[in-house]
Amino acid sequence: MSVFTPVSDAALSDWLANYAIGRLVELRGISAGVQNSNFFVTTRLGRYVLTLFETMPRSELPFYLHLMAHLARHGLPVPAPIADLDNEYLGTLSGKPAVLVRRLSGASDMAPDAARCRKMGTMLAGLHLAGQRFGRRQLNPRGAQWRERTAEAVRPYLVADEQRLLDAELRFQASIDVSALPEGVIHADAFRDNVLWDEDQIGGVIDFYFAGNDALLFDLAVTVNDWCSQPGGELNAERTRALLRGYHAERPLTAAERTAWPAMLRAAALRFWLSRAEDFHLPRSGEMVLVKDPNEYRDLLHLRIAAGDSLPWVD
Ligand SMILES: Nc1ncnc2c1ncn2[C@@H]1O[C@H](COP(=O)(O)OP(=O)(O)O)[C@@H](O)[C@H]1O
Ligand SMILES: N[C@@H](CCOP(=O)(O)O)C(=O)O
Repeated sequence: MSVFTPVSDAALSDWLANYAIGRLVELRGISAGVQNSNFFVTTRLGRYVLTLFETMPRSELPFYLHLMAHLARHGLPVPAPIADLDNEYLGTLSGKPAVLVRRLSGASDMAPDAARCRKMGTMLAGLHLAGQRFGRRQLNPRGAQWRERTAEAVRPYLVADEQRLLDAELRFQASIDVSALPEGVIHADAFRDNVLWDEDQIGGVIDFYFAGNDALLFDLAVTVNDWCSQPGGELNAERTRALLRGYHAERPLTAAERTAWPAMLRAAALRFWLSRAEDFHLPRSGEMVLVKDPNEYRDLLHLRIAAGDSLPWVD
């Protein structure tokens, strides 16, 4: 359940008086997602999603909202934020920073075929290309520094084998030179449940609240680990190649990216092992957290290490 902070019809109606989208018709809590309180809002003029930010610092929010506005302006199906009559995206509702965004159509597909993986590759490249001209910069909030900090926090809760795996992987990742990799704004959490399909088109890419500047290849690795892993965790070669080809056709991958691919798949697996382990062992108090299985990503990391260089690539 993702409604941590309730919003009444009366409070929302008052709030909407400062918007141009018409009176409130319906307000409904959304029972998915784990970070923020989300509601479907219907007004006389359209359908929207209201998000109340539960934990993110207000000062970081303009980066995400302006990024979504920027990407939407470039024709990508991302939730464009709605400005109020004072021309502000970010307001305050029930004491929390709040934003209204456009509601996008479609539903997630948790078993995408190769054709859909290819479309996702095309979409990710589009996000990266449009992101190159985004005027703001904010480091990936779950990048290298966060990795070190979080590893230190969760290490005491891991068993000896896991600690060895973690220590060795941190050393390995610290030895990788990422300076030759193309950089830009990445979504950083483009999992299957954050992409909505409308017939066979992508109707929406949502949940930009982990976005930041980092290696573009890292985003591709996050996406491939989620979209293209088989039930045992190994990569499905057909779907991986399809996703990479869709991407490569729009933003050609470089030789440096080819070299770094196995290490990036490992970095992406480590990132989600760590965040899930943190949610599991150190849940934030008072928050209703849907904890995802950390072992899934620990095991994925083992598999990517064991695969060495023999991982599917675009060729
Ligand atoms: N702009 C949107 N258009 C359509 N559905 C949305 C939109 N934003 C969120 N949703 C729905 O709300 C759910 C939770 O949103 P999400 O951003 O994943 O929450 P959280 O930030 O808490 O993880 C999504 O799974 C999706 O069904
Ligand atoms: N994709 C992450 C969890 C992030 O949660 P979201 O609901 O904000 O997408 C994972 O699988 O660990």
